[in-house]
Amino acid sequence: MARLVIVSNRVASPRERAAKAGGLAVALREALSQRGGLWFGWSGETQVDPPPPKVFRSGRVSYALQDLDPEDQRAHYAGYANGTLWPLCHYRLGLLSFRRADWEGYRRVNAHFARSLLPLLKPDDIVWVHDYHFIPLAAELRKLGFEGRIGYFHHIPWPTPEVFLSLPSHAALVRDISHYDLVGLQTEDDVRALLTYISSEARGWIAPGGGVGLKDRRFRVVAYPIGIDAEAFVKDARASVGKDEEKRLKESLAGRALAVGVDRLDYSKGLPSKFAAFGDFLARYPEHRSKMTMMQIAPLSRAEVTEYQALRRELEELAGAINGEYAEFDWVPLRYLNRPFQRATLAAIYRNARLGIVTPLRDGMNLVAKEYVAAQDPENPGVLVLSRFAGAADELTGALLVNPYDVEGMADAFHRAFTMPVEERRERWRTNMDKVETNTIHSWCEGFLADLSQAADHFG
Ligand SMILES: O=P(O)(O)OC[C@H]1O[C@H](O[C@H]2O[C@H](CO)[C@@H](O)[C@H](O)[C@H]2O)[C@H](O)[C@@H](O)[C@@H]1O
Ligand SMILES: O=c1ccn([C@@H]2O[C@H](COP(=O)(O)OP(=O)(O)O)[C@@H](O)[C@H]2O)c(=O)[nH]1
Repeated sequence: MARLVIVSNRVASPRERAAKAGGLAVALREALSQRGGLWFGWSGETQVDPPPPKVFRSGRVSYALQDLDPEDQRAHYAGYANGTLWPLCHYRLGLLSFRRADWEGYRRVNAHFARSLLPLLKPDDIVWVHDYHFIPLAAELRKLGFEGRIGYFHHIPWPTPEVFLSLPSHAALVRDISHYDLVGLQTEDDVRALLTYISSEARGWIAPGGGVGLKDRRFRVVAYPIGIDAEAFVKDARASVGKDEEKRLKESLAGRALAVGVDRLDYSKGLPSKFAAFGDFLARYPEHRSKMTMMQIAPLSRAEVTEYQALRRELEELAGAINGEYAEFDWVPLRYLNRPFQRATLAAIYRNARLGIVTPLRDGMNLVAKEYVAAQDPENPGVLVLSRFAGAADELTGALLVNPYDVEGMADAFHRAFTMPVEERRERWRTNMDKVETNTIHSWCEGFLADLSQAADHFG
């Protein structure tokens, strides 16, 4: 079997102890630990004139971690990746900033990564590049002469052509995409959006099964909805029963029901509307006051980007206002935590939560939604309230689907979830769990890699 080489900005290296608050790193760790291979990415460090990557091995996986020049790293990560592409792909044109210097820094980092990766590659390696930080990587590797198979998975939404055309560098980016053999997206809507752009704007042609011809390049664009390691999550959740952490949680709730949200502190996650909906729920359904507690875990993210700093201040104010208005001397309605937790702790919290609230304004997939489902007690499962704009909504049709722009509608859904009879909860949970158990991180990985292995044969 050909060796698998994974490239991603974030690498969950065994040297890092902290909980990883990001679906991509969590998912890739699961994928690579099964099959082994090389994981190449940013070390998290910056220095002027960075040396070649540090390479080390742990179990079946080798790691190669590249330091970056500080100004390049800023332009790449905070600048073009998270200041331009992230808002664009999440349909937030009002937050998009485009600077040529960032675009150039983004390309420099991609060229640098390609130069550092090339000496580590063997001709028959399968290279799998992840996410919007590295769209030009295949083009850079091809320039250096690498002819092997290269796949790309885009973890965030792909916007419709109307939105994508706002990006000044749209044409160059899609030319870059064409240097991959296989392009994976999260949902069929994402695939439709990219293919429509290619046929209508880039004058490419589309064949059945997602085959694409663009100038002299041939590749495929296919949806591979990412999943979780369902079995491991079920095990963690079961194992948490009766343990110290669970006891502490239950004691602190003093018999009250729990609603939980777990999201990076990111404007795509719809946290202000979620808080507003919770406030509206307490205002219009006073019978629930003092009987339930909401816990929002929101680890800090991308704090160097201005919009994230502003969001943090806004949420502190909103949380303070809700607690100021509704708290009793023995009850605080909203517990708001800005630090990350390990998976085992999250599993215990999910299992004890009568309600899981996942209401992003846009999300590529949202693994938290799937983890919440996997952690439930089948006899007495909680209810998932899920944004229709999360990729996960395509599969998790047993959730109460909501429009995150409709604050009152979300509050009504919280009420419905809290008062839902156990039979309906079980039925909805079963529908969701079937999907979570069938489409796992392992089947996602196998599906993508099987198609990538055959990619060269696709056009005969
Ligand atoms: O690396 P950060 O800047 O700290 O951000 C964390 C990750 O956020 C995004 O995750 C996405 O991937 C998930 C798994 O496919 C998906 O469920 C979620 O909807 C996406 O938002 C980002 O795409 C990653 O690159 C980041 O590492
Ligand atoms: O304190 C935390 C918060 C989140 N996560 C994990 O981070 C991932 C978040 O992925 P998701 O797809 O929901 O969103 P993303 O952050 O990637 O946009 C999930 O696996 C969570 O379990 C974690 O390990 N600790």
